[in-house]
Amino acid sequence: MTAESLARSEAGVDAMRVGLVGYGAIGRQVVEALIAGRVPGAVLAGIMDKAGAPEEFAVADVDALVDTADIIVEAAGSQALQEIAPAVLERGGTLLAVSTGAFLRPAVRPLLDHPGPGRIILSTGAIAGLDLIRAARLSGSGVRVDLRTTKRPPALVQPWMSDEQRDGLQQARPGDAPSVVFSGGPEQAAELFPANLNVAAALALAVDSPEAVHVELVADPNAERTRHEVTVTSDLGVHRFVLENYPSPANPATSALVAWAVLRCLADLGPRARPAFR
Ligand SMILES: NC(=O)C1=CN([C@@H]2O[C@H](COP(=O)(O)OP(=O)(O)OC[C@H]3O[C@@H](n4cnc5c(N)ncnc54)[C@H](O)[C@@H]3O)[C@@H](O)[C@H]2O)C=CC1
Ligand SMILES: O=C([O-])CC(=O)C(=O)O
Repeated sequence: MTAESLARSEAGVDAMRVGLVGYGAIGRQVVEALIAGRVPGAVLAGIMDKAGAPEEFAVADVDALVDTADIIVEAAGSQALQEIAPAVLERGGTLLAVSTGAFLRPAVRPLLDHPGPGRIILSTGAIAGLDLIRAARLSGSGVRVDLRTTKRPPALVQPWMSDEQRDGLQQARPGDAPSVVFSGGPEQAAELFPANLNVAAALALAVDSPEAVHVELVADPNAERTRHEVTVTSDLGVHRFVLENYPSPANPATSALVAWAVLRCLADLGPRARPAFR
């Protein structure tokens, strides 16, 4: 009996089989929780990671993963999402995506309206309040969203930065002043900081208008937590959410909350789902 079929028989014949793309900080947390039975009725079916995955779960390509799983979790980055999403949709799979920034790329955004047979679900990731933003958008009032994200400087280093910029972020020490490293729209934010500002893309997709979202990214050497301050202004009110997330111990750029947002979504979709807030 394989590890998957054993887990499946323990979880019940109707168990939801979860395939994973990306066995990094988020992926490992998801795997650990699935194996520990933290999502009733869900089992791990396979893992695809270009850097390798545990032998008993390793799957070579996305086609094989869609064939063995009821839902595919993408936790591998925007480029990986862009590569796998068309195949998942065309083969009738369900894709739960965390790298929401990819959907602001002109080549990827149309996949949100793909006729199927597959479908895409966007993870709420590291933030909250997307339900409220969508309600405000539906009300027809002009919605404006301001995001101010603060992270520890080394988590913000990017390959395109100059040596001076990179050294400045890597060598910042507690007591040094915070600095704004980006101010602008969510599309540019997602391109320049692909593993840092998926939250900006999530806000832009919730409000369905990148122009209505302004993003500021702050490097703060004194930050103990990743902070996302979201201000939503509409005819329904002024709503502020402040999230102070502990970073994942495995990746300081990623909040520990993200894996649990994925697992919560799997629980909502699984065979043992109970009435959920929607
Ligand atoms: N929506 C949200 O709020 C958030 C989204 N994210 C997204 O999640 C992604 C993953 O985050 P972490 O787990 O912290 O990153 P990580 O760097 O720890 O792990 C990524 C894993 O994906 C694998 N990978 C990369 N390209 C691949 C490909 N083409 N095919 C298969 N595997 C591939 C890597 O080998 C690595 O093991 C980030 O790149 C970011 O886009 C991260 C944080 C918050
Ligand atoms: O994990 C977080 O707090 C946010 C993040 O990296 C992203 O939005 O890409």
